[in-house]
Amino acid sequence: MRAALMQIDVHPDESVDSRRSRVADLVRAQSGADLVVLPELWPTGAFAYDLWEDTAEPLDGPTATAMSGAARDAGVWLHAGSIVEREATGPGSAEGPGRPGRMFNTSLVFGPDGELRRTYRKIHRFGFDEGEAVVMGGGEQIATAATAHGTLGLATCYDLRFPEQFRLLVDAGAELLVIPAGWPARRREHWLLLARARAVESQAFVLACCSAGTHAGVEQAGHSLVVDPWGEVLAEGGTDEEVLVVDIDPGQVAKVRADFPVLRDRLLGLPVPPRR
Ligand SMILES: NC(=O)CCC(=O)C(=O)O
Repeated sequence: MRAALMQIDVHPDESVDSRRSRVADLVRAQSGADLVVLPELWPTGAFAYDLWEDTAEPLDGPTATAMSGAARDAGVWLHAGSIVEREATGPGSAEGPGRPGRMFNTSLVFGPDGELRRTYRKIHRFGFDEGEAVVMGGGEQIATAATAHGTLGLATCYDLRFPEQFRLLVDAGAELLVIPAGWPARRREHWLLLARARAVESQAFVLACCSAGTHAGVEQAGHSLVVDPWGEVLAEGGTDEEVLVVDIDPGQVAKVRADFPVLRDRLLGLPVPPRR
């Protein structure tokens, strides 16, 4: 299968509307690919907290609509990165009717027919006591997406630091771990190391797609990468906007897991000792 990771430059001088239509055209241009991947929160920027309240959108909002059309026109599976989702509210909602719903950092996966097949609300919110950690709600469920090319395991940016989430994804059948990100350049070495670690420990492909450029004063890491289930880096981007096109064999996952069956040796069900 052919994967195309689109390392979008999220530049503050470009409006959300014009970036949305530019990215839709870029997705359309990937019609030879099987799976296209976009970064985390590319419409606004993963650190542009000030924009989120005004640009939050529902799951049938302008970004989802544009990405659905682009996936259908290109005939590709599209992991459209993530958007600031505004939760729908209604008479039964916790927020109450007429009140704005909570915001989530939500990933969207579309099929080649343009249908929204899976959503994933980021579980681990970044910022400690600021930014996303305060402003966004947290997801409560891991998510996988069955595609014609294998099962995707969905995780977003900061999730990459939490191996226990990836263990759950492996147990749920994930073969291709797809990780959109807005990771800062300052911690690029962590990004590269953790992406390889997740591939090796999961014996799965990692497709990690970061944004480029600088927004909200935070220089982005770029260096999107594809790692195979043996931990080899098949392709790695630079720091500018680019499309990383990689041919991969999803059958390699089963082969590596059979030839070197470490997942079978996990010590499941051991009692947790009391703290001393
Ligand atoms: N957007 C993010 O989740 C940033 C994560 C990050 O900067 C880090 O883990 O380091």
